[in-house]
Amino acid sequence: MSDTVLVLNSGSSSIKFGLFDISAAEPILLCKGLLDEHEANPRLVVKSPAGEDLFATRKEAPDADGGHLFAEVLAFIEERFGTHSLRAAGHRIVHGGPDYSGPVALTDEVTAKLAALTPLAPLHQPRSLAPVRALAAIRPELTQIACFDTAFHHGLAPPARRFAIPRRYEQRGVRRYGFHGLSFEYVAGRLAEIAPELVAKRSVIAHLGNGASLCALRHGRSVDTTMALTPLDGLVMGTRCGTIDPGVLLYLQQHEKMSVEQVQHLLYHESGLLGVSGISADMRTLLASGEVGAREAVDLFTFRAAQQVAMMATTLGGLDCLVFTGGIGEHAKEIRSAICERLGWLGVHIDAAANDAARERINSGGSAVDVFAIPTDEEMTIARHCAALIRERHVT
Ligand SMILES: Nc1ncnc2c1ncn2[C@@H]1O[C@H](COP(=O)(O)OP(=O)(O)O)[C@@H](O)[C@H]1O
Ligand SMILES: CC(=O)OP(=O)(O)O
Ligand SMILES: [Mg+2]
Repeated sequence: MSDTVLVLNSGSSSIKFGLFDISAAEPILLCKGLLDEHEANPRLVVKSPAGEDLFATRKEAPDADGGHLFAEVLAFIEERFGTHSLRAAGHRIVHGGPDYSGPVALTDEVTAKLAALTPLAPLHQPRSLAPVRALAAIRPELTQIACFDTAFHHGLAPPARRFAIPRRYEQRGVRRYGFHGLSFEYVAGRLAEIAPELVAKRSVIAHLGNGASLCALRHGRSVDTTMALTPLDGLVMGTRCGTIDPGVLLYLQQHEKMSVEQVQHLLYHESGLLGVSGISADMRTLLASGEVGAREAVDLFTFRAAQQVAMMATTLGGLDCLVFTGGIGEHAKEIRSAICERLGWLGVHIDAAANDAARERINSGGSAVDVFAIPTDEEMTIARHCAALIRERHVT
């Protein structure tokens, strides 16, 4: 009987999942899907690795305790892959705080510790932990494993990880943690396969999705990143502001008389592409729109992204390689070319035909910097970590 793990990736807009066979050295995807408990009509879609529809269901109303779609996923897995044995569920948990530098089995104590980090990732942490609780309720015997967005950046050192505030706050954990680590880890691994000669060089990976951040890497390790204590810092995002003068927050509270909750909502849910365009948080909608607001929002997005690539290049002492990934980075050729155009002075030049065709390598022959578009796979990173933990420590 083969062993499997069920991987759940709770992002800011939906829950993706994948079932992996972990019997071999490298996990093999058996099926994948989307689980949306948060809409008025919760839905579940399961596809084959090639993308063919296997199963879909839609409910009339959200479930009060939010668990029924998970029960349907487990029932589907049992019916379709009954010959496999489900060893664990692996979860993407956005914030691991100062304590977790790698995956960990989820006990009640660990889950409570992670829930206490909610103020540092209010958009994500509750959504990451909801599936843990839902699965624990319907399958208390199932081992659950947390894999953290922050873990890949655990080795960040000062000055990159330090804020210029009194040192006592740093001792209490107020510092740069960084996120999207499961994506950066996957893409760094792919890059090492595609261009092993670049591993020792100065690389920046741009994860541009609904949330967006940059990671500066050397020898496959994160040495700087644009997100910080929370996933609010850095790039302009779908609904998040990215880097902002902290005085704006004081002004909103003191002069606009906004509460802490109102400021939090403004910065996480109403800002970014949505706030600037007044139209949408979705890059596809903005690129298709002829409105001035849409054009200005896209322009701010690419301007800030290019500025911060240069910032990461400063940490690295130069730039040899730039990789685009995430929903926008993989699919929006206009965004890749606009960012690269602003980085021409750093020696970044792309080949228009390669960029239009979204080939893996998109730099022109004369470019000083190697440029790639590489699809990410956070679920695969989680499956690998779960398989390793199960093998090494016999956690199930
Ligand atoms: N073909 C496309 N062209 C432009 N943008 C795209 C395309 N496909 C997806 N996107 C954008 O990718 C973003 C979502 O990225 P994704 O990485 O899937 O998000 P999440 O952070 O929820 O995982 C959205 O802004 C969406 O508009
Ligand atoms: C950390 C983060 O921003 O994640 P996502 O892109 O899934 O919202
Ligand atoms: Mg994502």
